[in-house]
Amino acid sequence: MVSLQVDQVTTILDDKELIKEVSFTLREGEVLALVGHNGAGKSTLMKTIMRMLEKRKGTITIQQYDQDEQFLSFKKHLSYLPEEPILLTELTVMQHFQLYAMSYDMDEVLFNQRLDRFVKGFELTTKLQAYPEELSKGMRQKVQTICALLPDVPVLLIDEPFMGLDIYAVDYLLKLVKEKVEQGTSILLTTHQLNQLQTLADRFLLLEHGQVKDEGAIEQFETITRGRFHD
Ligand SMILES: Nc1ncnc2c1ncn2[C@@H]1O[C@H](COP(=O)(O)OP(=O)(O)OP(=O)(O)O)[C@@H](O)[C@H]1O
Repeated sequence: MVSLQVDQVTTILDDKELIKEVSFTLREGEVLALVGHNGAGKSTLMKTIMRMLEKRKGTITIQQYDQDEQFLSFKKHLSYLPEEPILLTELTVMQHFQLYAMSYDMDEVLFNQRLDRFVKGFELTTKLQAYPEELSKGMRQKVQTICALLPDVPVLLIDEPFMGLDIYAVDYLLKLVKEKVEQGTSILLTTHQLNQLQTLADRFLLLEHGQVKDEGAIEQFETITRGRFHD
């Protein structure tokens, strides 16, 4: 089953076409790596799927929900881990988690169980009553990561998730992401770390100047990159 369908999407900002007629599909339980040089448009594409940036053309659907026609339902089926944590200065760590649980109508028992597990796993047990500014950069990233992973949604967008995390947190995040995939979640992922691509992704989509330059099985991408490094 197709979870996410992006069809002929164009995003224009300040008269610049940052995304140009991009199309791809993401199937249930599939991990698609969005790859490309700095500035290729990876984050912009994710923000367009979130509708944090308005697309100029094209359609985006999650399952049967169209981004233009049924945005609230569309959004409830989508979760996002941004490149930089976006936390609210006046809410404690625990309040961020509660806000996410409410936004996604999470069952209370499930929320408490999952939160307990994630908070221990990411070593944040003593930080639940802290405000974001009392946290280190890595801790803020962990809070944002937990927020994104709390709800069960069919589509998860993950932008550079490993930057700034210690090796224990990276291992733990990999484990959680693999669990999500086994449960059928589809993931669109960007990372510049080739080893993480190899362990996680099934396919790749190569963006260049906002356009799809190439796509295929992840093994093919490894061959392409090896070829480039040897040039
Ligand atoms: N708010 C904005 N206003 C104008 N241009 C922007 C804005 N955000 C991004 N851009 C431009 O869009 C292009 C794509 O940026 P984007 O952040 O999507 O790249 P990326 O592939 O995610 O790069 P990186 O690998 O460095 O994270 C760049 O040329 C960038 O300068």
